[in-house]
Amino acid sequence: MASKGLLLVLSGPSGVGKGTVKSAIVETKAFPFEYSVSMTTRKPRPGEVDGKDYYFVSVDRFKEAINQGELIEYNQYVGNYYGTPLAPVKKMLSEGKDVLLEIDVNGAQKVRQQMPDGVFIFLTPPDLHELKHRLVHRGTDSETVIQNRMKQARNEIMMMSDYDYAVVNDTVANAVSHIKAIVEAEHVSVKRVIDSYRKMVEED
Ligand SMILES: Nc1ncnc2c1ncn2[C@@H]1O[C@H](COP(=O)(O)OP(=O)(O)OP(=O)(O)O)[C@@H](O)[C@H]1O
Ligand SMILES: Nc1nc2c(ncn2[C@@H]2O[C@H](COP(=O)(O)O)[C@@H](O)[C@H]2O)c(=O)[nH]1
Repeated sequence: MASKGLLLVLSGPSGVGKGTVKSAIVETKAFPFEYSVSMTTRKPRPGEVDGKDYYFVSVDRFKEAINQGELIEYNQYVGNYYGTPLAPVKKMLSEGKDVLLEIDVNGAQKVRQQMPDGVFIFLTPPDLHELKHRLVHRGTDSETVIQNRMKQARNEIMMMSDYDYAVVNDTVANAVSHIKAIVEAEHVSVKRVIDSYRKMVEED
């Protein structure tokens, strides 16, 4: 029975390990999903690839995307724009593929308003000290940017209450295994399965 894919929204403070956990899901083949590549005006970090990690664009191009209604949501975060292109997400879901969005909490709130059937997962650090350690250890941001990201993190953690699930990223393996369990359970949730049966009964 063909049904729409699941929209999986993974968010949490910068540096908690969203990207690391996403890569581990791919490497361990924990479950299949398509990744929604965001658009950003941030400059690429060493090793980041345009079209794979992000679509790296100018501020003018980003504003054009906003005006043309190309984005499900967008947000300004620590001086740069970030947004989720709508068309690829809609296409992949209609093809029955699960789609993963890795976005900040403000973006997740906006997606929730438009796509309430999504599965919203908040990835949380064991504690704030460890979060700062991860941001510093990653070595990609200046001291000022790290301070701004930590300031944002305190507000973001309080927004966990808007999510369906909270997963502690203590070890990457634990986080992957919890997210896998959530996705498997969501696939057989009555809320989701009943839609397919409704269609079947209507067409009978
Ligand atoms: N469970 C973990 N234990 C220890 N270190 C971790 C863990 N998960 C991720 N890290 C490390 O924390 C740092 C931040 O991880 P990552 O870049 O994946 O975070 P992020 O949430 O995607 O950040 P951003 O939102 O800024 O893109 C990296 O150096 C990564 O190796
Ligand atoms: N609202 C959105 N937030 C996004 C999107 N893509 C990424 N992000 C989040 O931005 C911060 C910073 O990311 P970084 O790559 O510069 O470290 C982080 O929390 C991301 O999850 C998006 O499309 N919309």
